[in-house]
Amino acid sequence: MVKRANQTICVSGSASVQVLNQKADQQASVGLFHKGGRKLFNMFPRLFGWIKNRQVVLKNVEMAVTDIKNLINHLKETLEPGLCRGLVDCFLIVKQKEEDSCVLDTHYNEENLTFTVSNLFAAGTDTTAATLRWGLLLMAKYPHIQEQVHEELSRVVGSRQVCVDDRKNLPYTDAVIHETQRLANIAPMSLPHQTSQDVTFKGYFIKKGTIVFPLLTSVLYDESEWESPHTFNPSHFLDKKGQFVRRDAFMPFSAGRRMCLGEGLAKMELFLFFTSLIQRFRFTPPPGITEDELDLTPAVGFTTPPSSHMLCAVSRQ
Ligand code: HEM
Repeated sequence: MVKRANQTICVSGSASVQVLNQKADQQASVGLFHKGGRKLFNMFPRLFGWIKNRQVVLKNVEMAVTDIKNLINHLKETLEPGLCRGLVDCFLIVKQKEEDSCVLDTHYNEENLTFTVSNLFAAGTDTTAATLRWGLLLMAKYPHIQEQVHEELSRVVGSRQVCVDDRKNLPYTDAVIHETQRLANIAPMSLPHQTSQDVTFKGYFIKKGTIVFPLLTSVLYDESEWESPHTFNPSHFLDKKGQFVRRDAFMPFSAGRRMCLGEGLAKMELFLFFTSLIQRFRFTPPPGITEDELDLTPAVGFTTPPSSHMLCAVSRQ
């Protein structure tokens, strides 16, 4: 849907996503995760008043911010400038330097530190966990695919711990993980952006300051890109010889200069967790439920996890 006005716009198609990401350069990513993850409020401010349990949401946000502040305070108290233990230490060291140099107009302040940490938690936990849950559900639903993954893992890795370097020798497994991400489509509307200048895109005039939602669904399920966009088909990422192939329309991390900052970390986590689980367990529906009965309708949310399921993890050892 593209609506011509100084308001919300949803953009379809891979080309659209790319062009908008370039054209609306220096887009201020509208702070979806700012203020501790009040996602829906940021996305549809008028709806927030109708959200049931909104006091609970606000309370949870407040508690999360308090936890993060406590964490930062602890790191501050134990900070040793010569020893950088991670992001918060680096931030605090630069902040101190800027304060010492009397820099006034700085981004290195308490609020930015709190919400940077909060953004990383918000962006980095639910996303990877939801994708992994999709992966296990799909394995339980399609046991023949699960067995092929397990066979490849046994043949290539054996019983030792999988490491990142193994990925290049596991084309089928890699294809299954990519296909899981494609079909799971956990961030269907990506994050909202805002045009920093007037843009004319495919004949549509988009005014400076317009909020733009790149619809990743339109790319991940694009019928001109995928042989069977609505089914779980690892062959989307395999050539005739069974080798892994990258696909330009694989865009679960969005595109452009503000695409997911955690893509590398997320891919590594998904690969290591997924393979380690399949190495050790067989995932099946619970007794009395057939594979066909496992429902792939996603749950409602800003990210789209699978709906709640009970699965059995049967040890392979
Ligand atoms: C399966 C896992 C993940 C998926 C599918 C995913 C997807 C996305 C998407 C679609 C965006 C919006 C990009 C845009 O605005 O155009 C995004 C942004 C972001 N992601 Fe991820 N993400 C994942 C995991 C992670 C992890 C593990 C981290 C870090 C710990 C992370 C950190 C971020 C950050 C910081 C942003 C905002 C980037 C910016 O605005 O410049 N993500 N992610």
